[in-house]
Amino acid sequence: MTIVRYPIVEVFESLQGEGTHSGIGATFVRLAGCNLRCSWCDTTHSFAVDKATTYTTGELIEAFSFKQPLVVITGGEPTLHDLGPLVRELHNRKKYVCIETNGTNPIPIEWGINWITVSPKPQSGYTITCPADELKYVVDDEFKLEFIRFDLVKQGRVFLQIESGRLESAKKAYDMIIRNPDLHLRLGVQLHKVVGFE
Ligand SMILES: C[S@@+](CC[C@H](N)C(=O)[O-])C[C@H]1O[C@@H](n2cnc3c(N)ncnc32)[C@H](O)[C@@H]1O
Ligand SMILES: Nc1nc2[nH]cc(C(=O)O)c2c(=O)[nH]1
Ligand code: SF4
Ligand SMILES: [Mg+2]
Repeated sequence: MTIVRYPIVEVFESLQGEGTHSGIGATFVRLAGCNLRCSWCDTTHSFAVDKATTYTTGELIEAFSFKQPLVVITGGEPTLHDLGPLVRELHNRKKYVCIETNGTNPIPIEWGINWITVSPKPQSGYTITCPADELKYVVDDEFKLEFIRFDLVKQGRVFLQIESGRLESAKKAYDMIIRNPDLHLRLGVQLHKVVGFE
């Protein structure tokens, strides 16, 4: 059996700044590489796989302490990598494992991820090919309510996330929520950008 090596951009501790678990202490694992190029992506530094240092699961666990209750696997697009071995080891350490994905790849049930955040993208026609616990749409100028897949998640688990630093996006999201009370939409604010942490 081949041992999986993960191209790592960064591993850091912070508070989960987005979605349902906002405010909880987390270790973030940011993997390199992405299959999309969103015009407003705030993480373009994560695209280059060749520049990233690769770690096996064992090396990752040894190099970083994973003290926080949550682990958020993100990127880049983390579903481009076989996450099974990493998630298994994090479960051995009693971690609650979350993933941030653009939804364009399947997520094998065997990986056993505890919480799947899908943020569908205009570049992929808002395709969703994996299960989702919450949906997080970035409200850009093109975003419309018709794009939202309410059928995939429980009521109250759709976030309209403000495109960072854009007041027009905040206003548009606010209006959509207030004008559509039956949809149980939630505003998504990137806590870390407001407060100024990683
Ligand atoms: C950088 S992405 C990495 C994970 C995955 N590739 C994805 O897009 O979901 C993490 C989260 O940041 C969001 N995001 C990226 N750029 C943003 C921006 N300028 N404003 C608000 N959210 C943004 C994405 O939609 C996603 O929910
Ligand atoms: N604090 C903090 N919370 C986050 N939640 C999702 C993030 C991401 O980039 O995927 C992120 C991030 O970059 N920082
Ligand atoms: S899918 Fe995620 S990481 Fe990739 S470009 Fe879009 S926001 Fe950035
Ligand atoms: Mg981020």
